Amino acid sequence: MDNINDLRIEIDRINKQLLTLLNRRADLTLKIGKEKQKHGYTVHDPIREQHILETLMKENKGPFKNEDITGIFKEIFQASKKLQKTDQSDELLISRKKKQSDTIIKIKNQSIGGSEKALIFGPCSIESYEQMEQVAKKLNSLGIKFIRGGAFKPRTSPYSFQGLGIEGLKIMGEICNKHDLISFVEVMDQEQLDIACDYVDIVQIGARNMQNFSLLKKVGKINKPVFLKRGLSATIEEFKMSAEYIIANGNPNIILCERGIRTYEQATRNTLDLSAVPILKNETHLPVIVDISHSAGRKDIMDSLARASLAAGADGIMAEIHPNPLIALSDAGQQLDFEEFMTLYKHIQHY
Ligand SMILES: O=C(O)C(=O)C[C@]1(C(=O)O)C=C[C@@H](O)C=C1
Repeated sequence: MDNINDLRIEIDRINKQLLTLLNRRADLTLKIGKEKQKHGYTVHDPIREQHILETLMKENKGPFKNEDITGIFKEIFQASKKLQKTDQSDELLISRKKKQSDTIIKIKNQSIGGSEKALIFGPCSIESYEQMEQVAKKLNSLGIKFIRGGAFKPRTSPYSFQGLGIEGLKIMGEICNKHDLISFVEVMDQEQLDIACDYVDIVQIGARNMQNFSLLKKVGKINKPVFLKRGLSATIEEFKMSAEYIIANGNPNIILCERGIRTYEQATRNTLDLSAVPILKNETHLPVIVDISHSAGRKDIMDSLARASLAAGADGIMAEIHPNPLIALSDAGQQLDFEEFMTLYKHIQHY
């Protein structure tokens, strides 16, 4: 037993040395990571890893077999890359590490991202002045300041209603002026963006355009807040990178929107990724809103999703409402009528 104890003491000593060496190595990989970021190189460098492994295998005199040494070093590479990625992520302009305080979007005496939860309601598509007037009156009666509505609709089928276009923007502009509301409208390209800026308060980049990098660069240069929706199959990392495109081009007024992601689940239109909410709140300083209509694609669970989103730390909720969903020109099945809307509103109003 004495012998074992002596050997263990020697192992403990070596462990300490290994620990020091591993962390010295990690410090060097962090420095390499910073250089890579500066030059736009990717973290993973398989050729370098292969070179290291081949050198070690030539040098290896055992008793560890080459495959064991390779396994150990592959773990070290993994840990190094994780460290480099986290460090690079912390350097992003959207990162909470870069700016600790919450970004609060201030617009027309209202704010998004502060202590108040932002409630954003409106139809899927702007269909007529009368329709928008009815929605605006309803919102006004409840003191809700944010209204949504699509003028350019990214429909799956080219034969589906594509939105009223400029006519829709004009209606939204007039309605907001008359009822003192703040509008959210999606644009899909540069041309629409140029026109929309004359009528719209907050420009939305939809899920399908989350990685339209030239459009992201363009909205990075406008003087209006941008509402960025998470792409259908985008990871949280990719979502953050898209926001980084906007802020890096000069526009810090970004609102992130979780709207569900595509999974194998068929019970909902998309799977609401609620964990994205606290992750985005922790890792970025930007406000986070949850779109409960597009994630669920069904009305019966919207109250629960709204409350769950706010409980998870969301800065607000977006949902689709319509004075008469039965005759809606798009997404008829997921828009709430005013009665259903009131039920939802009562559930979340005091959050
Ligand atoms: O040499 C690099 O490029 C590094 O980033 C360091 C390192 C390593 O840990 O040795 C890490 C990741 C790369 O895939 C290759 C090697």
